[in-house]
Amino acid sequence: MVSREDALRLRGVSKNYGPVKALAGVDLTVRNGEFVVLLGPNGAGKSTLFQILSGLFVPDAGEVLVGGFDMRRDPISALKRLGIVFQQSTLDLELSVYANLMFHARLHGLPGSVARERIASEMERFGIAGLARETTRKLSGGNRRRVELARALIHRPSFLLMDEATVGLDPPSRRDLLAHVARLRDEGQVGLLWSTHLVDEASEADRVVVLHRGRVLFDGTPREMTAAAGEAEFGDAFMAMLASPPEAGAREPAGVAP
Ligand SMILES: Nc1ncnc2c1ncn2[C@@H]1O[C@H](COP(=O)(O)OP(=O)(O)OP(=O)(O)O)[C@@H](O)[C@H]1O
Repeated sequence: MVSREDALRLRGVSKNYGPVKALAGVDLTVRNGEFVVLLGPNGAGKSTLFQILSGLFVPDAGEVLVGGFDMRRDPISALKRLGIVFQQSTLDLELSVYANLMFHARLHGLPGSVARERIASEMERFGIAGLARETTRKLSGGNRRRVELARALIHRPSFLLMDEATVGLDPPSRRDLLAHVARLRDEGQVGLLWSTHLVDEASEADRVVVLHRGRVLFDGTPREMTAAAGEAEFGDAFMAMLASPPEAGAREPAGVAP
């Protein structure tokens, strides 16, 4: 049964580094079963946002709820509901695939029988069951990403954050990873936020959020974004939006309930 709870809800999130406004009142919602792509050029504030989402930074203002739990008031419950695939691989390359997954399951306090059952089902889901005993170093980049995705889901998060997860992958592996993520979305158990600067990766998304200089410039479907920018192609719409960003408040976020 799909929960009606938002997987992620940000309201008015701000963060300054001295005089630099890295995030200036960011509102963002990802619902269960929703695949949202976050697009932003360098310096947009994505790293700052992800450090806040992963509990490394506390925002100067605003509210962050993961699976309905407030990151400030109840960080343990919020972080339990968070899965992350980092831009840089964090697998232990000397361990087997199975040992990497079991380590994560143990960190989350899963009992052995539950851990074994979940590891088996996640490896099956991502087509890596035959690699369980393989040393992780021997895996291709695409298979390492599948292991990381499996690992991020073992503790059954309600929100999955994927930070530039296709960096370093060849085009077939990128497509494969995106297809897995689209299937996860279709299963409706988790809300996904996929950060990228590659506009073609937004085509499968339910919504696109454009972050620029710490502000959300656009929030809506890829089709709505193309139409709003008056362009024929999505990539051109993104470039046009960055070239002449709308004034704060001038553009109503589309496709999102207040
Ligand atoms: N520790 C810091 N001290 C001062 N300014 C910072 C610091 N970290 C980030 N900034 C500034 O805050 C803004 C947002 O940076 P952030 O790294 O979050 O953006 P980003 O979208 O992740 O960019 P990139 O893709 O280049 O990493 C930028 O103007 C950046 O220069």
